[in-house]
Amino acid sequence: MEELTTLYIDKESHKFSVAHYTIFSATERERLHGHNYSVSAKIVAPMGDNGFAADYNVYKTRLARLCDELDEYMLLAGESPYQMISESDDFYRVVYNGQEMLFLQADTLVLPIRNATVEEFSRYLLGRLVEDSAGDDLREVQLCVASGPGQKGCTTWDPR
Ligand SMILES: Nc1nc2c(c(=O)[nH]1)N=C([C@H](O)[C@H](O)COP(=O)(O)OP(=O)(O)OP(=O)(O)O)CN2
Repeated sequence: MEELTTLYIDKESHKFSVAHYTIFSATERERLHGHNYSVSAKIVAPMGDNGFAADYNVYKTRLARLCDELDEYMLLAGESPYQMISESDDFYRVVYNGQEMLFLQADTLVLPIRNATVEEFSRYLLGRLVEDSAGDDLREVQLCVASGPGQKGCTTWDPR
């Protein structure tokens, strides 16, 4: 029977401060606002004979890089069924429920997500972490994104 172990990475430094709005329906969304989102991960890997599974510094570095990529941007959901995003000069032009919004492209990231929610951020970041870890011998990875204390969304990758 393979011996597995679980590594938890929950560093205060793994955070990204961004602006966003959550879309609740075709006609209802939040106003633009921001959060300091925090990111944590659970990694299940085989235990080696020397009592070592996987170097968590490798995953700390990868998570920090992913947080830095998003930090201090306006995040738009590029795959939302309710808003259309196009480029207009230096701006992204967003049309939602008959409203037009312009965001400087230099300040904005359009992510391959359906909504700017903790659950979609966790799905996106998990996909990036699993991609970055493609050569590693992992059994399960869960990544969580919290928008504040006591509220988070998590996504799990389990190829078993
Ligand atoms: N399933 C989800 N529901 C909501 C999300 C989300 O990402 N997934 N996000 C929001 C909003 O971003 C909203 O701004 C969160 O508001 P709130 O909970 O008030 O955030 P606070 O940090 O202010 O928490 P407090 O409990 O008010 O201190 C809404 N829903």
